[in-house]
Amino acid sequence: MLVKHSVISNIGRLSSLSPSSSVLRRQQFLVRTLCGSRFNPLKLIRAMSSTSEADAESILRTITPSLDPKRHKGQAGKIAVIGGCREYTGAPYFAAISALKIGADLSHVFCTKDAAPVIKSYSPELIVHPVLEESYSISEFSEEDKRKVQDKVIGEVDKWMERFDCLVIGPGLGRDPFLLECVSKIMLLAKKSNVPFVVDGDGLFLVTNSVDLVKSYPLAVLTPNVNEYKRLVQKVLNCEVDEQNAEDQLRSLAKQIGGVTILRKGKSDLISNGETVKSVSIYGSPRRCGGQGDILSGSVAVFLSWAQQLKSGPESPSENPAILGCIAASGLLRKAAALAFAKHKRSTLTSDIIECLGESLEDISPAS
Ligand SMILES: NC(=O)C1=CN([C@@H]2O[C@H](COP(=O)(O)OP(=O)(O)OC[C@H]3O[C@@H](n4cnc5c(N)ncnc54)[C@H](OP(=O)(O)O)[C@@H]3O)[C@@H](O)[C@H]2O)[C@@H](O)CC1
Ligand SMILES: Nc1ncnc2c1ncn2[C@@H]1O[C@H](COP(=O)(O)OP(=O)(O)OP(=O)(O)O)[C@@H](O)[C@H]1O
Ligand SMILES: [Mg+2]
Repeated sequence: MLVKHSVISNIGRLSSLSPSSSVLRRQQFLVRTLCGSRFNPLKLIRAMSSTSEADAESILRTITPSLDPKRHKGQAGKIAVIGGCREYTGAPYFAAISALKIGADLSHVFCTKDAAPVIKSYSPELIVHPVLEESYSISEFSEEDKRKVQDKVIGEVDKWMERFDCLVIGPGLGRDPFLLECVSKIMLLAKKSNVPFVVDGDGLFLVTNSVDLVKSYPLAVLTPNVNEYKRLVQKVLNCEVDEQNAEDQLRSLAKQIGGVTILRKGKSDLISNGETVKSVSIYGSPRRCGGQGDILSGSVAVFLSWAQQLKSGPESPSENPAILGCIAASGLLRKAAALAFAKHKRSTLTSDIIECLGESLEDISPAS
């Protein structure tokens, strides 16, 4: 019994190492020798590594601020989404409205001129800035005039930048080269002002092709889906996604990008900043309708801001605010998705999940 306990505790330590290491092979040999051939050390290692499952509900309770009458508008969060173009108007709306539904005070959207009236028509709650430009609208311009347009776009965002607690860059942004060049300048501005940002959707397309834009910025969070993650791994680690060593690979990827936080979306959401790896596997919904990732990116922005506020107070949590924000957002989205699915089954849509965000958070952290 004692021997088995010591073997298990060694495997616990080993589960944070690369399973291909010679130390691990030696340890597997030891386990087989001590515990018999039917004992499967790899199964045990997997079970041990599941201890990285985060307690999302308790984190949600810790970082959600109380509704204090002494607080004024803006103190619960001012979020801005950079996204929305001719093709995609739903994604920036989902991200921005989710931020409000969770409890942020103000939610802005910076999108192209075509997308703005559409997004405004979805909701009067959002503050929509029609400032981004795509190549087609300036195709006749000289290089100098194009530069002027770019300066104007950057100026429009810059005058707001310091007021934001967090940006969400990418939902429904599209892949127009002129627009993406402007957005890369917006990222530089955010870094200069120390404003955290969540990069999602087409923002990840941009970042994958220019990793330096986020490298070593500790306030950057990347939220890749399956395709976006594959592209990041190929570009940064120069290899394919390895499902057998998912946690180690995610840790390496985050480390290689200088300690940014990555939330890898999937059956379980995996979160790492190159040091720790946490998972959130609360049962969500079997519906995979588009837009759920947009809810997540808007939610990460709010929870990250709240965790950041807590960090400057007396009850500062030891864990990094970006990691806490990702865990909280993932846990809440999954709970809301489960609730929406219970009500709507096969016809569950992203807007149904958004309607369940408030009830799900209330269940975990009641307003009064
Ligand atoms: N209601 C809405 O408004 C919603 C809008 N959404 C918004 O949609 C955008 C794309 O996000 P997504 O999640 O569809 O991207 P993803 O899974 O990587 O790609 C799937 C496949 O499509 C392809 N592909 C994509 N874009 C392409 C392009 N411009 N041109 C050519 N190919 C392109 C891609 O090909 P690949 O990149 O692998 O070459 C892959 O095969 C993003 O802005 C998101 O926020 C969503 O949030 C959902 C709700
Ligand atoms: N197979 C799955 N089982 C359960 N939940 C999942 C699964 N895949 C994704 N999710 C959940 O759905 C959320 C959105 O992830 P998804 O991979 O759909 O993002 P996305 O493709 O970026 O979405 P979007 O359509 O908004 O762009 C994640 O937080 C995750 O919790
Ligand atoms: Mg997405």
